[in-house]
Amino acid sequence: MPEETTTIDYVMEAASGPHFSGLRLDGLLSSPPSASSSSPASAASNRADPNATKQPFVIGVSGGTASGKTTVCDMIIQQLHDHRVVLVNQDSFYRGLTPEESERVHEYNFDHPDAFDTEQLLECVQKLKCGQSVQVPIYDFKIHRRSSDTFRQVNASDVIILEGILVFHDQRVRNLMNMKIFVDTDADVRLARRIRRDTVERGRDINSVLEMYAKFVKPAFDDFVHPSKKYADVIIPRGGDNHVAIDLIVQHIQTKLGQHDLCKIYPNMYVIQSTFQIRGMHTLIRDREISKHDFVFYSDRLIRLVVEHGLGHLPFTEKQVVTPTASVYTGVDFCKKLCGVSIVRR
Ligand SMILES: Nc1ncnc2c1ncn2[C@@H]1O[C@H](COP(=O)(O)OP(=O)(O)O)[C@@H](O)[C@H]1O
Ligand SMILES: Nc1ccn([C@@H]2O[C@H](COP(=O)(O)O)[C@@H](O)[C@H]2O)c(=O)n1
Repeated sequence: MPEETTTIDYVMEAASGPHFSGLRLDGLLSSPPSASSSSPASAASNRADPNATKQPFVIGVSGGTASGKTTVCDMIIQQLHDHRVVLVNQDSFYRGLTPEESERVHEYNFDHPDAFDTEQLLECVQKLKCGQSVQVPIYDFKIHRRSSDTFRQVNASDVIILEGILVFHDQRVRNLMNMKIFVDTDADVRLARRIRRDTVERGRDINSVLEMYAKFVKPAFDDFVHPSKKYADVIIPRGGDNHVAIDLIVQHIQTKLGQHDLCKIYPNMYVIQSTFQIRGMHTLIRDREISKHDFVFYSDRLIRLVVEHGLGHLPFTEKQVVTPTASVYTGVDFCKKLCGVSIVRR
C-alpha cells in the first residue's frame, strides 16, 4: 500500500476516535427530555448504549427582551467548541405582516405568542432533532419582515439551542427540550439595553421604543414570558455576567454529551484538549476541496500533536544535568527500553 494512503487511513481513524472534533458520540446522546433527564435512570441510559440512536441535546433559552439570551447562548457555544452546536432564534419565525398590518405596524403586537409561526418552528426543531438539515428564515427587524429568498442552512448537530422570549410558551416546543434556561435580568436594565439596541441596530427612535415597550412589551412580559419562567430547569440571574452559572450549565451539558462517560468507560483514555487551531485542522482535512499537499501537511501536524501528547504520558526517571553555567538542573529522562508501536489500520 502506498505510504500516502496509509497516512490518510491513519488520520481518519484518529479523527473518528477520541480526538475532539471527530468525537463520535453515537449512542451517547439519547437522553430523554428534561422531565426525566436528571433521574438516575436517565443518567444510566446516557452511558454508551450501542443500540441507542444518537439524538441532539436540545436547550431552550428564554427570558425577557434584552435580558441577555443571545449573549448567554454565545458564551455557551464558545465553551462547547468541541461539539457541533447550532443556534436557532425564535425571532426567525416571526410571521409576515399583511399589507394592512404593515401600514399600522405601530399597533402590531410582536410580543404576543400569535406573532410567531410556531408550527414552522416546531417542524424545524423536530427535523433538527432527527438529524436533518433545515432552512431557517432570516428576519429583518428594520422592515419587520423575513427575507423572501434567502435562508440560513442549519445542519444536524450535537447540541441545538433554541432561543427566544416565548420558547417556553407552547408545550409541544417545551417537550422537545432536554434543558430549559431562563435568563433573569432586571426590567430596568433590560429597558435600558433595549433602547440602546433598538435605536442603534434596529433603526428605531427612542419615542417609538418607549411607546412599544409600554403598550406591548411589558404587558406581554407579565402575561406570557414571566409565567413561563416556572418551566425553567435553571434560572440565570444577571445573564451573561453570571459566569459561574454558565460554567455549571456547560459542565452539565458536557456530562450529558457523554464526554465524561467515555473517560469512565476507558479510565486510561486521555482526551486532548481541543483548540481552534486543532479544530481548524480537522475542518481542513475533512474539506473535500482540500489539495493533496495540504491534506498530508495538516494530517501530519495532527498526528504529530497526538504523538507529542503521547510522549508526555510515557514513564520517566529523575535526571540531573550540569548547565554551561555550572549549576545543577534537576530534570527528567525517559525510562530506558521504551518501545513505541505505531498501529496503522487499513
Ligand atoms: N452583561 C451585559 N452587559 C452589558 N450589555 C449587555 C450584557 N448582556 C447583553 N448586553 C447587551 O444588551 C443587548 C441585548 O443583549 P442580547 O444578548 O441580544 O439579549 P436578548 O437576546 O435577550 O435580546 C445587546 O446590545 C448586548 O450587547
Ligand atoms: N419586527 C419586530 C419584531 C420583534 N420586535 C421585538 O423583538 C423582541 C424580541 O427580540 P429580543 O432579541 O429582544 O428577544 C420582542 O420584544 C419584540 O417586541 C421588534 O421590535 N420588531
